[in-house]
Amino acid sequence: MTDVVLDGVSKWYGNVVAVNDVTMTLGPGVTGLLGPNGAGKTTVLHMMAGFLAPSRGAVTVGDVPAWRNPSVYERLGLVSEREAVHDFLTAREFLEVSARLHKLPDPSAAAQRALELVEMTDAQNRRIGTYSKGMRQRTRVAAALVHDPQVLLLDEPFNGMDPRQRLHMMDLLHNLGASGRTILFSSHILEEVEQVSGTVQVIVAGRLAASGDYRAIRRLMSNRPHVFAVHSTDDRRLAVALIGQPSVTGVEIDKAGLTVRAGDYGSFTRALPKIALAEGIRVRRLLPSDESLESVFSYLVEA
Ligand SMILES: Nc1ncnc2c1ncn2[C@@H]1O[C@H](COP(=O)(O)OP(=O)(O)OP(=O)(O)O)[C@@H](O)[C@H]1O
Repeated sequence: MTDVVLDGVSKWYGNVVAVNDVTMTLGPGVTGLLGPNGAGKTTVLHMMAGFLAPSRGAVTVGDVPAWRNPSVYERLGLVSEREAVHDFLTAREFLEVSARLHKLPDPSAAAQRALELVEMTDAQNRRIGTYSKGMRQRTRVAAALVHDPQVLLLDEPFNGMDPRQRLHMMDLLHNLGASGRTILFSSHILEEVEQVSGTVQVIVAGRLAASGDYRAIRRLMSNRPHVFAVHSTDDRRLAVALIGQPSVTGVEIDKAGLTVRAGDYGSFTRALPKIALAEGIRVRRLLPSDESLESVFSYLVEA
């Protein structure tokens, strides 16, 4: 079992603070590192992989510092976000080269084992240039697994994949986590994290905004205040009826129509149809107007 631990870690590039006093522990299983673009996810992964030194604090992998520590490279694999793979090689050749770079005693056996793990044995003798995006990505995952590391870090592994390829990759991560490895993948898409991992670390503007069980964080997100645009057959009368509702914290009418602020999503969306029915008003449209990921993240940071 290999834990990855960040203890009071900050990283700055000149004046830019990319990671700000982050403490987290990753254990076996799959964890999602969720955050909007520029939040500091790549910087966190690169510090864990020993590619970057923290400016402050400590990053350890299995109790030893990650930075400049060759023993960490033996225990850890990184699938970076953008990385060229040589199109003229076959997956088999690429894997054997990767195994030799790790100075493994039997590169051929290691390549075979890694290709089996990602289910790429059938296509292993075709050139990588002929592969789909999903197959290329699986080949890169295999290369990161060739030395059988306990820890696997993946930076935005689902980017550019179609739904079927995504499902395949999700399955793969799930199986790797179930085998006792410590898996961390970054994403800026909530649903991706929801489907793959029960544990999530949310990072916003370099800070850890939330951490722990996905469902608890999801609840926190859906319990936050919501703003809705409502169009009905009688907005003015609906506004009067809504203001008396405990789930409603504010109503506003202007030229654009009726805007309602609600304390939480569930109780408002349940109450609205009943009120409209009782008043004889038809609701034509109900649109959440603050659903951007950024607004969800900034709510978490303020919470
Ligand atoms: N080498 C660098 N020099 C200066 N600033 C940097 C450098 N690398 C990253 N940054 C800055 O640090 C912050 C965090 O970047 P990082 O790439 O870690 O975020 P991210 O969450 O991975 O974003 P993305 O998903 O867009 O890659 C950003 O403001 C970025 O501009």
